[in-house]
Amino acid sequence: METPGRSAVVCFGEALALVPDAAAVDDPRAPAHAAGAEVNVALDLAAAGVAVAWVGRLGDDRHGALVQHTLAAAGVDTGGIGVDPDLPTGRYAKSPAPDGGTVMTYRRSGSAASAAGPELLELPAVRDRIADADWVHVSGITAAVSTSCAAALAALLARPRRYRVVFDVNWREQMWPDGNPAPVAALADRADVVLVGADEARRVFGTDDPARLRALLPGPELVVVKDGARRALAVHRDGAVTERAALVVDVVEPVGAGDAFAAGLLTGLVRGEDVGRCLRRGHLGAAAVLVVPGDSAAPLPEHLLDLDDDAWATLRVSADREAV
Ligand SMILES: Nc1ncnc2c1ncn2[C@@H]1O[C@H](COP(=O)(O)OP(=O)(O)OP(=O)(O)O)[C@@H](O)[C@H]1O
Ligand SMILES: O=C(O)C(=O)C[C@H](O)[C@H](O)CO
Repeated sequence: METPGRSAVVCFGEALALVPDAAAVDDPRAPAHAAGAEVNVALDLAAAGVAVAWVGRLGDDRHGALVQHTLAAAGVDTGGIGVDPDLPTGRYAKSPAPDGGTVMTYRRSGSAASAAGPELLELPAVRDRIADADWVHVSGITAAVSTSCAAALAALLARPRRYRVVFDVNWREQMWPDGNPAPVAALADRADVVLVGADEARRVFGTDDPARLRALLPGPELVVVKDGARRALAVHRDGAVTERAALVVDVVEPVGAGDAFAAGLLTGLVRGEDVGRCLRRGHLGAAAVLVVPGDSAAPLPEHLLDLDDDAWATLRVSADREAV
């Protein structure tokens, strides 16, 4: 039972304004949507009915106001947001890459979010929300945003702590000039639940083999490996593996699917569901985002979670959000 007025989950990270194209990243007045991995997770959690807060710093500008308004309109608790009078909100654009993937163009260096550090977590509005939460959601992106953000992330992961932490590895190659993933790997081991794509796992941990990953990550209670269109599996502390097939999806644009997966999984964890159902929630959330161009989307119908394995594995989610 969630207590009214408190957030079961607190998300911390950098909010970004998602602008229409790479040329617009230099335009502080460009039309935009709210984005940033942890903002996407907060929006997806709120859409699923989970009480959630997003905490962090925004610029005192059009894009900061847009992020704050979008979060509030979605029902996310925005009382732990600080506004920086001098520094801007970061921006990013996504464009199709020749290989069929997506290129991200960022303008986030020197952003309001990047100036935040461990002191943010001591502000009463932030500290009290975290003290009341069962879960904190963070990602490896924050370790690359700035030294002070990395310190805040480390502080959130320090033990002892009352809340549990979901850590989405979210390796962003272009944000790590030295290409060394060791800091992200070390932070991941301090979390309770780690989420990692199979490709990211090979890059950051040198393997996507469940048993080898477990040996490298002895700390978390669950290590969840997402293998794209194929499946996701959760490796438990004793080495047992829970696996669930992904859905068949007519992908429109992939960015944000990992965040929606995280939000789906967290929704199940908050509700105390078994890990298999949590993985299915992850896939269902991801499918909803994969069939829209934006970074977040309204959830698909919950009853789909109850399909038997055969019906689930052949369920097709198309670009009109039809699940057949
Ligand atoms: N082609 C696909 N078909 C069906 N489901 C998919 C496909 N690609 C991704 N998914 C779903 O999306 C989830 C997340 O995928 P992935 O790990 O590739 O995202 P990500 O790279 O972390 O995304 P993000 O840009 O949000 O960080 C998968 O676990 C799966 O549920
Ligand atoms: O890449 C980032 O740092 C972002 O936060 C932008 C996107 O919203 C994010 O990648 C989606 O997961």
